[in-house]
Amino acid sequence: MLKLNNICKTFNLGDINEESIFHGVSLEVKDDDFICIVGSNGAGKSTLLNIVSGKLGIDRGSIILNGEDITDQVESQRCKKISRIFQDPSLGTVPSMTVHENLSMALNKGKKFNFSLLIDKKNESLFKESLKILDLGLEDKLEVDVSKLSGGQRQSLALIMSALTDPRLLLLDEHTAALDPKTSEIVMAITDRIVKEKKLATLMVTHNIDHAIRYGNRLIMMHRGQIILDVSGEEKKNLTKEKLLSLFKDVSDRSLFS
Ligand SMILES: Nc1ncnc2c1ncn2[C@@H]1O[C@H](COP(=O)(O)OP(=O)(O)OP(=O)(O)O)[C@@H](O)[C@H]1O
Repeated sequence: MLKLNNICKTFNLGDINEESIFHGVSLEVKDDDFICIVGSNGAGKSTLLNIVSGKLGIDRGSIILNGEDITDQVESQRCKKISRIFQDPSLGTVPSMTVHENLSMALNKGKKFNFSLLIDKKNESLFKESLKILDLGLEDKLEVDVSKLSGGQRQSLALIMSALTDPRLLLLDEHTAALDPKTSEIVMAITDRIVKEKKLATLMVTHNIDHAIRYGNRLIMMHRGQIILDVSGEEKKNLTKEKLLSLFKDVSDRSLFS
């Protein structure tokens, strides 16, 4: 479904701050892949998501989504096909707008802005049905401003919003990192349910090793702009925290000398 072919990316080319991050990274994501992405700070995890979402362009290589070459498409052209949720709950929703308005905005993503679309009540039952699966009572808060919701409720709303237009790919960038442990568990369980129900191919960056082990069918580890580990199937199911940490030590030690 998604193919990254030989991606090269250098920041601040020709500048004193020049930093070459990717030198020919390739990755193939299948339709039913839920991939957890782990790795050290500065490994390039968010940059990878920025490249897939179109927030950042690349210097060389190509990006193919369901057979379509999207390499030269900007973020706004990709946003109907690719949804993204960030660490900061306020980035995925508009706090000054109501739950209903946020959902209307998400449903009309990619369409020309028209205020009447935001207040159109015809999708109310669709919104209520979608919110019900969260089991957070948000279906009774359609007219409440999002700024009045908790961080967990906002991230859950962002998840519903991101799946509303049936994207082909979901990008989760440490989307539970700003939540307390209990809420983070709830949001992860909701994430897993939505990913499975909507059959979304998903790339999830996380520093939470427990989540990386428990969720998804595949795990990749990044280090210094390289994918140094890619496990799936039984191998992923059998991963333990200790095994993953020791694999990380092995492969990062090896990459220091390669
Ligand atoms: N827009 C940018 N301009 C310049 N350098 C950047 C930019 N974005 C990322 N970088 C650099 O690229 C490298 C990788 O950053 P990135 O944010 O992708 O790492 P990460 O793996 O997500 O790290 P963390 O786990 O700490 O969030 C870092 O050295 C960072 O400073």
